[in-house]
Parts: sequence; structure tokens; C-alpha cells
Amino acid sequence: MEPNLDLYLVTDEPACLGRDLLEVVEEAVRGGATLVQLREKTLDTRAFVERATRLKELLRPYGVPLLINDRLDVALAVDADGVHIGQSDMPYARVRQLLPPGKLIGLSVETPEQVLEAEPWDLTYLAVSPLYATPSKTDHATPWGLEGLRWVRQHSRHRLVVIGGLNAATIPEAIAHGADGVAVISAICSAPSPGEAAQVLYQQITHSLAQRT
Ligand SMILES: Cc1ncc(COP(=O)(O)OP(=O)(O)O)c(N)n1
Ligand SMILES: Cc1ncsc1CCOP(=O)(O)O
Ligand SMILES: [Mg+2]
Repeated sequence: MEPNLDLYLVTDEPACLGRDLLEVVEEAVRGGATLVQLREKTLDTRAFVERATRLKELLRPYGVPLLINDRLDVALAVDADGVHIGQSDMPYARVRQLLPPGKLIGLSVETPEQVLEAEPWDLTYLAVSPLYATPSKTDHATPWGLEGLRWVRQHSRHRLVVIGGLNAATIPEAIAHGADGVAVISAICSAPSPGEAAQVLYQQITHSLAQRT
């Protein structure tokens, strides 16, 4: 299964500004989000599994896949569609070995060496992370910028998601430089209307992708 990467919602409870996380996700999916990652940095394991279970049930009728950030055990426990791992998380080979066949793995890359290392791997996407500096992740690596993104496009066979500072102003140039999908936290979670924000972003992304081909 090759999921639609167009508009990838990464959740962040504080970014929802007091609104219910599941309601924000549902609005976003109704607005056009095509993929959702549950990213929980502070929940204990039981609460993480409970939230993942509820989110999976919410997403099922929409046919939108659910990835779990960082935690292979949580992904396995709820039979999520896959996991997103970064450079400090469980290594790719272990994750691929432990996940059932057909499950999805997304990987963050922060350096050219990591891009080249990932070439032979069975990945759903590489996340070019971050494209721009963002207050949504304070411990991020040096931003790639547009020239860095162009380099990744030229050196990777994988589909590319961009993350970090993506919004209506920055999306067109990111897609023009090689992004196949756009991952956002604040542009949806912190928007006055997450549903309307998702709708606008989705239209912009599909328009920019169509112009490129
Ligand atoms: C789609 C996407 N891209 C990048 C990240 C960042 O992953 P990581 O570097 O492991 O950092 P944390 O998100 O775990 O803090 C991501 N989660 N999703
Ligand atoms: C999780 C993550 N990984 C790299 S940047 C980032 C945060 C993206 O948040 P925003 O879309 O608000 O810039
Ligand atoms: Mg991680």
C-alpha cells in the first residue's frame, strides 16, 4: 500500500491550544489531511495506547492511515499502519524486522550521510527534517533549506515529505524543489479552524504538485 502523502498531519497536543486532539484530527481529515501521525512526547505508555486506539477507530471510516511516532510497541499494540522513526529512535533494520509485512516506515533524515544510508531501505518516505527552523520542535537539527531539499531530491529514490515551518507561504517552493508531500503541526493544529486550514493547504498542495508534472 502506498499512502497518499499530500497533506500529512503530525499531532501535537499543546499545539491544539486546549482543543480536543481527536476533534482537531477529525476536522483536519474532513478538510483533506491524507495521513496522520500520532506524536506523543509526554504520555505514559497506557495513555499513549489508549489514544492510539481511539485515533485508529476515528480514522478507519475515512480510510486515512495512522502512523505512530517513535514507538514500535504502541504501533504493534494497536495494529497501526506503521511507524515514523528518527535518527535517535529504534534503528530501521530492527523496526523492519519486527513489523508485520506491509506495514509502513517513515524515516527522518537530517544529514546527507543519512540520506545515502537509507537508499536500500524499504521506506514509505524520507522526511527532510526540518526544512525550516520551527518552534514546534525545539531540539531539531540544522534546517535543510531549499537547496538542501534539492540535494536530497537528486540523491534519493524515496518519496520525500518536508516538515518544519510549512504553511501556505512556504509550501509552493518546497514542492517546486522536490517535496512529494507536506507534514505540518502548527499550520493545522493551531489554526483558528483546523478543518478550513486543512482544506486550503490540501488545495494548495495538489495544485503545486500538478504544476510540477
Ligand atoms: C513526518 C515527520 N518528520 C520528522 C519527524 C521528526 O522525527 P524525530 O527526528 O524522531 O523527532 P521526534 O518527532 O520524535 O521528536 C516526525 N516526527 N515526523
Ligand atoms: C516533528 C517535527 N520534526 C521536524 S520539524 C517538526 C515540527 C513541525 O512543526 P510545524 O509544522 O509546526 O513547523
Ligand atoms: Mg522520533
